[in-house]
Amino acid sequence: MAPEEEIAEEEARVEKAVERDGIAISVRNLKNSFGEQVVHEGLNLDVRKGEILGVVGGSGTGKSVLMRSIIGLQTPDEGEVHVFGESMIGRLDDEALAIRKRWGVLFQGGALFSTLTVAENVEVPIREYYPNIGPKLRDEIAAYKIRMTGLPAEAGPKYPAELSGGMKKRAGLARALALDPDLLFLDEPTAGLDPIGAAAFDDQTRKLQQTLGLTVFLITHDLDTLYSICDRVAVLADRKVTAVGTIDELLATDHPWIQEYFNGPRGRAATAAVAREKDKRR
Ligand SMILES: Nc1ncnc2c1ncn2[C@@H]1O[C@H](COP(=O)(O)OP(=O)(O)OP(=O)(O)O)[C@@H](O)[C@H]1O
Repeated sequence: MAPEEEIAEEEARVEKAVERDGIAISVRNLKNSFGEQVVHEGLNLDVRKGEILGVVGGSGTGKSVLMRSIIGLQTPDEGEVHVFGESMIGRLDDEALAIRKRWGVLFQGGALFSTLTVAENVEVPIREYYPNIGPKLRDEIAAYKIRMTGLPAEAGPKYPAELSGGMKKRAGLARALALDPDLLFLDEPTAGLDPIGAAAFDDQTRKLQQTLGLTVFLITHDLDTLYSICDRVAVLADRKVTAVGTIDELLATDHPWIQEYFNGPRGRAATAAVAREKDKRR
């Protein structure tokens, strides 16, 4: 079989698997290294359509590098990444464009352009991907996205320096939602927020995920976020995804890091808090 035919056959096979299994992101045999440092090796992960997948792991285990590999900001040494059945590796920019429009990203710290207002920040992807949309409609879309994230309309003309940490995150979220994505990447969205602000942000994420039918890839160190809104959790350790499942499923494994993380004092406090919330709702 000619190499192009083999590639076409592999693509068709993955597409069928995506349809059959409802997989939004499939990562196979991923390897990433920086010089001598091997960050990932033989890493596999499936993210199901419509789930919030929490991604956890010790500092430096490569959570952000994994996200960057999926969204094409990091070219892996080896491996395959498919998003909605489309291979993302080695794709030319304009080939990957159609898929790129289907996701939004909230980078660590919000990554807003400091010289642009909140509304202008939200308009950046619209200008980039839909240059034919005129200024009036662009403004309307930006205003709608800003409100969707729970920010007041008055936040639109403000500059990032004039916003609180929580407002900056919401502004970044509004920008991530600008193109009506199917897939949302959130890199430590609640880092640096006070517990009330973090819980409010989690609620907003869940609400948006449910109303918009989003698939969410969520990197976090926040146990409360994992317990309260994640459907499943993937654990990065030893250069791989060592375990993936619900928190109960993870607790049934005997991996020392997982046990220490979820069964340590903070993990137990988060479990107790979730149980209290459930009781309140009954
Ligand atoms: N561009 C780069 N050049 C060299 N090394 C890098 C680069 N990007 C990441 N690394 C290294 O890869 C490793 C994984 O980084 P990454 O940011 O993915 O970790 P992380 O799990 O997200 O950590 P944290 O929880 O602290 O944010 C780190 O040791 C980091 O120094």
